Amino acid sequence: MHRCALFLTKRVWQLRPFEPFQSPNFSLYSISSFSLAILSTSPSPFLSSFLHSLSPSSSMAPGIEPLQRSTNGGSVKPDSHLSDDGVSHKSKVTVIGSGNWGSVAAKLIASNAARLTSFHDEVRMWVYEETLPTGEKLTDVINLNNENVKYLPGIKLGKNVIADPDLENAVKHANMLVFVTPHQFVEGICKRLVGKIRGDVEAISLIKGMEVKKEGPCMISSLISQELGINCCVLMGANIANEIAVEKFSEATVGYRENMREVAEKWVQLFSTPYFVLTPVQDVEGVEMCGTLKNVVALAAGFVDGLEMGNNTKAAIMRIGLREMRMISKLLFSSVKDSTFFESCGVADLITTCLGGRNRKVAAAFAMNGGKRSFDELEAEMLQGQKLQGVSTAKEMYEVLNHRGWLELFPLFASVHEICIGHLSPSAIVEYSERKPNFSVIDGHAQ
Ligand SMILES: NC(=O)c1ccc[n+]([C@@H]2O[C@H](COP(=O)([O-])OP(=O)(O)OC[C@H]3O[C@@H](n4cnc5c(N)ncnc54)[C@H](O)[C@@H]3O)[C@@H](O)[C@H]2O)c1
Ligand SMILES: O=P(O)(O)OC[C@H](O)CO
Repeated sequence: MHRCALFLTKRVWQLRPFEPFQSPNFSLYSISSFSLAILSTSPSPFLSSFLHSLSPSSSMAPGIEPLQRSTNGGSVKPDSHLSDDGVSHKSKVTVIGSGNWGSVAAKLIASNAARLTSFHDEVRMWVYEETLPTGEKLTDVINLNNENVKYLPGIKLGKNVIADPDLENAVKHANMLVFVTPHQFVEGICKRLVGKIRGDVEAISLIKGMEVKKEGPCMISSLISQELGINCCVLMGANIANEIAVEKFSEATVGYRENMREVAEKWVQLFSTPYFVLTPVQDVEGVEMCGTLKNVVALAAGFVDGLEMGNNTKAAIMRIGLREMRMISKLLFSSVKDSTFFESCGVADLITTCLGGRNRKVAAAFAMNGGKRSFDELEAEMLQGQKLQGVSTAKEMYEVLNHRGWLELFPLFASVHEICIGHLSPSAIVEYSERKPNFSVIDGHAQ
């Protein structure tokens, strides 16, 4: 019998009774009471600067404040953020990460930090230091040319972006931390930050990925919250970094927890530009699951492209993938809202990633090579230091689904991992007839 058919038959026989809510960790990541505590104990500077910034000129986009002209003709921000004792209450931002998206995030933030009175002009960007082929340090080159020549060549970041290879130094004055590294490095970074950050820090994660602990899946925003004891919003969306870098119109979604709307608005203000429009939604897990899981579907779309299966097949894979994304998200986190899947972080990110993302591109090359060249090899060759998130996320999700006895219910997610590790051929991505899940999920309940 064909190897794949053998596999499928085995799968059917392994079907187990469905026990969706038996895991003890459903409430593990619910930190709304913790968030409330942060809000009520946050020192007043953060909130006062935020309230101040809520009164922009009505003719301008929200949060965009007018620049004043200096005597030498340059533009300066009015300095109205001194308290009675003359201490500045401006928010200070550090970006932790300097890859392709990290550099674009720094550019967006720098343009607003330079204009808005509620933020310090200077934006620190922590750089995982490396030596370029020229023998120069990446950090030195960024600070000299105002350009990340390795991860975002040709784009000026803004003169107020300061690259810093010293993580502790980069964060020590910041009260707004933007996490934007590949997900596999976050835990190590958080451990290095324990005890090194200010007491009034707010965080946001732009990272699309997850960790799997023995207790179950741990989203990156939860990891950051748990390791550092801070509130963490998320920002996800249809955001291919190179397109935003050249200021093509895009949207994104900011996910926040209950009672954290004001904090979310502050993040929206920090990132918003006329070409980058953000919508806040109260659904951290929904937003983050969308951003994380779509990378697995993008691999499936890449296999379809690599095998030249055509547009209808690709659309089918995207539809099935979106359906599995929604089911998985709602089963793991019962608070996830259906409406979140219609925001930029949901269907829009799925579309853009399946059309033009790095996961799609490398998966297409993997399929074209018949699965004979590994993802690690192709990633190194095709992305020159940039990292895929989909292959590790597929593995992590497989572990979660297997642990709960749910593999049969999510054939596309299960197949993607098995193709990535060479247990199935890339063409198995469309072998669905025997693998159709026999249940539907309505409002988080399996039927
Ligand atoms: N690039 C995009 O278009 C895009 C868009 C939206 C979201 N994202 C997400 O943003 C996150 C970051 O992606 P990116 O595109 O900025 O990164 P990237 O893949 O372009 O770059 C990899 C980064 O990892 C760093 N790095 C390598 N080894 C490291 C280590 N041991 N410790 C710490 N850092 C190390 C490199 O210096 C580099 O900055 C990912 O989760 C990704 O899914 C990316
Ligand atoms: O290039 P990818 O596949 O990592 O995807 C990039 C972004 O997540 C698209 O929103």
